[in-house]
Amino acid sequence: MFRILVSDAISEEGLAPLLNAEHIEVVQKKVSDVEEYLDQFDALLVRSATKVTEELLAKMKSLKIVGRAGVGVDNIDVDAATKYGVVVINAPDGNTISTAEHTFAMMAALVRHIPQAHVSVKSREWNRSAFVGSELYGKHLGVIGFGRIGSEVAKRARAFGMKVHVYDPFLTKARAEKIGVEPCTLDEVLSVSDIITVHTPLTKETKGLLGPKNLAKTKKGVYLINCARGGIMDEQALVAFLENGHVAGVALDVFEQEPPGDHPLLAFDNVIVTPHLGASTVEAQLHVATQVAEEVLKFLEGKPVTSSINLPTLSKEVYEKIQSFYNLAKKMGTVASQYMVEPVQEIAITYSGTVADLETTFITRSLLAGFLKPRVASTVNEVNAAMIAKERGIVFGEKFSTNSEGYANSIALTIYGEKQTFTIKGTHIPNYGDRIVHFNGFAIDFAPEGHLLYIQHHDKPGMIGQVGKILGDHQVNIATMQVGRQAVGGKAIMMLSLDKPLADSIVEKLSEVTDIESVKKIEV
Ligand SMILES: NC(=O)C1=CN([C@@H]2O[C@H](COP(=O)(O)OP(=O)(O)OC[C@H]3O[C@@H](n4cnc5c(N)ncnc54)[C@H](O)[C@@H]3O)[C@@H](O)[C@H]2O)C=CC1
Ligand SMILES: O=C(O)CCC(=O)C(=O)O
Repeated sequence: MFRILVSDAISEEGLAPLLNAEHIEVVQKKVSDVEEYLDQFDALLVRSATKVTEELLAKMKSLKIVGRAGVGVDNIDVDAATKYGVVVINAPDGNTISTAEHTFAMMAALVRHIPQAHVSVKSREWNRSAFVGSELYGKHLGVIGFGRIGSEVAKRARAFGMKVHVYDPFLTKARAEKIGVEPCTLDEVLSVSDIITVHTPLTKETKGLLGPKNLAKTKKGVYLINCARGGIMDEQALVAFLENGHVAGVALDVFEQEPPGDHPLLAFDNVIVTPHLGASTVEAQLHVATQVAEEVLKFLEGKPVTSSINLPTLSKEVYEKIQSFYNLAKKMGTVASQYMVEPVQEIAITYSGTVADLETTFITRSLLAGFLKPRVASTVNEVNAAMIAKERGIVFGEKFSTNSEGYANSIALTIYGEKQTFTIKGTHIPNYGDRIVHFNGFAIDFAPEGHLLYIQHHDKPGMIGQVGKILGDHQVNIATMQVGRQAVGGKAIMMLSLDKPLADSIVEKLSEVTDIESVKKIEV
């Protein structure tokens, strides 16, 4: 049974996939109403009201996924979520059309003074000359940020006969050509546009993008629209440029602080505002809720999600192809970590054969998660494994080879520790399972599963008997035993699979046997 907290107002109809699932309990309450049992939720669904802070994440100890029913994740501390191994997903395109339409509604309202005229008529005035506007037709529209919403706004602008100028440093030539726009520099957009609308995320680079310096580059009489995020337009600079008459009008759906309180911008007649309504349509709310509910359900059922912010995104088809290697890699990481009980500096991974052609990023993360799990107290999984490895000074890298030395596929690791270097190679055999085929320089063949016991010894008659006797004396049953040696009479290893975990006292007894060099328990 999974428990999901829906802490903001999210379309009930959109939540249907979760509400109808048998193994899921959905609790629709504010965080403050469930303080005492925050640690019992597996998933958290929010819009923008709930602030998913590090403090909240620390309290939600069972949390596995946060779903944002919308685009912007600035109310979620994604780094902290990554640190806690919590997947963050959003609904990237469910509200695109609504927000593009809202932007257009704001544009028309702004240049035709509709809100002001509305208030005037409602006040029983009839002042037609006070509200003379301008046409959109033939005007130059600057679109800053040409992603989903920016490009939908541009389409509508063209239908209105506007000339569209686009600035987006990440817009590829191919995409620009496909949509039929000519990308410009920021300065070009600023200097040529009669109306400028922003559609970027709020980042270090976009914060204050329309500040005093760039506003000074705009045409006198420019109209500005922000239906993206408060702060992309510097609010103090807007006040200054409205006061000096350079900016003819501003339309804002978003503010640096929401609600904005008694903000000086609200005092201007030529500033029109809405309370973050871009996505507030029945359709958008149904789409984003459905998208996020379906993704959360998939995730809780162990299927890949496609709209993750902090995990590599995987399609179902890719996931199905990598799943076996993903499992093998995790087991190999777990085995290697318990063998190398010492600080590790580097993990070099070589993917060979069929696995080398797959999306290995996810496989590598799985391997790292398996490796780190026995070493770290906190949750470690594919979400945070790379981050934790980095924090611990473990460098990792992937290599690809066409030479899989007789195996259809293989994953080989070389792990560089402070005292030793360890190698391990595994392969996945369809309809048979995972096998470790090289271990610490020995050719061997065992399944990386269950309670394993590794013994390194000198190759002498009677060694197997001595080990068997000690285990038998302690009622430990051996399920399987694989042996390997480098040369007759040289170094040799045994890998035993036991029916139950081994007590440390038995490990000590085995270590005392003459000609046994080392004994290690490995739990997979
Ligand atoms: N008012 C509302 O209710 C809503 C607001 N939004 C906001 O609208 C904004 C855009 O959303 P989408 O189009 O869905 O996002 P998107 O990710 O599809 O597009 C963002 C675009 O901004 C571009 N960009 C990034 N840094 C830039 C920079 N320094 N200068 C210029 N362009 C830059 C990116 O290359 C990308 O093409 C986001 O801030 C989102 O949070 C989204 C939905 C509803
Ligand atoms: O209405 C909402 O949930 C806010 C939508 C929004 O700003 C977004 O999706 O980024």
